[in-house]
Amino acid sequence: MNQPSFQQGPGEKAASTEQGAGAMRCGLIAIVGRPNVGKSTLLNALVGQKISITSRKAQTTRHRITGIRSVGDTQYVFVDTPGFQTKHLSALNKSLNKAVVGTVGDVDLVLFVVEAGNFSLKDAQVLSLFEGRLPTILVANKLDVLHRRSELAPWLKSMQERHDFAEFVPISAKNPKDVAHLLDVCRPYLPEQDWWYAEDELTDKSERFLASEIIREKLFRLTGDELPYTSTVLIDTFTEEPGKTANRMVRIAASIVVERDSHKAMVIGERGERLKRIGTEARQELEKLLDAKVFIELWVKVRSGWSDDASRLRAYGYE
Ligand SMILES: Nc1nc2c(ncn2[C@@H]2O[C@H](COP(=O)(O)OP(=O)(O)OP(=O)(O)O)[C@@H](O)[C@H]2O)c(=O)[nH]1
Repeated sequence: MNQPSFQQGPGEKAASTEQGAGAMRCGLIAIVGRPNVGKSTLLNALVGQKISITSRKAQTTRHRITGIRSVGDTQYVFVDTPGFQTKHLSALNKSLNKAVVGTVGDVDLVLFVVEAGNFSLKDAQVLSLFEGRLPTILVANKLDVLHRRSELAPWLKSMQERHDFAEFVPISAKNPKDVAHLLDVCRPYLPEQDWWYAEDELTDKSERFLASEIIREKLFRLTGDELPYTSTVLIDTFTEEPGKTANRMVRIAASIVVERDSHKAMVIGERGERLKRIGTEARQELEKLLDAKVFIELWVKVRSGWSDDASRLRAYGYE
């Protein structure tokens, strides 16, 4: 195994055996890691800001957001996974874990994201899911908040001993140069083949799904760590109405499903302030994303114990 470096392995090989100039590359990349290491931030940065959803293909697997980035001759198709859950093993968590394994199984490359200088038991648990099966790049994120830079090299070395990583890429997902570098490092791992998507496509998720993910993201961000991960968002109706002007108009009714009355109160907040903010922030983001005027109606429902009930899970769209 080589010394940890920013560029090694297939990166070098591809440079020296470069034939077939002009060949297109396209492949699937899974972004994997324990909660809060920066996977979503990284995905957004990798995919870039230009949002245009041109495909309305329905997707059945709830946990596969694919962001697409096309640069030069290469199309990177990213698969995000839900935060890998290790706290409780309820039926829901088992199903989520299965989704992680399912996602990782059919990709060309895994980006295993950790916090630079940090490797906990939870990171190890995630890593053990795809041990040795696929080329895996260690993305040591949040480099900007690493206090002692001198400890990075010994830490990378210890990571190298832990797993046969294909590359080691210390980055800050918030630094565009680092993100561009990571794309370059990923490129040689993607097979030479035609692109699957049009150049301007960023995601093949249905808009309905995106709406639920965005509301969910606001829900968890605005409730902090207080709200259990078992809470979910269901889109009750998603209707497009003919607008009076040329603009699209989308009306969304969604239910936030929580397990307890106390969680419901937490989501609603004092005088409904928090729920209002979740709705407002989700609406603003969706208006940009869908290029439409958006109306959102949010309800909070209590479904006690739903995350442990396998048949209910199926009804909610989990496997
Ligand atoms: N300083 C710094 N903060 C970062 C960086 N990347 C992500 N963060 C922050 O880390 C927090 C978690 O980031 P997320 O992208 O939500 O993490 P995640 O891995 O998707 O989390 P889950 O959805 O819980 O699995 C957020 O507050 C981000 O702003 C980074 O490079 N530097």
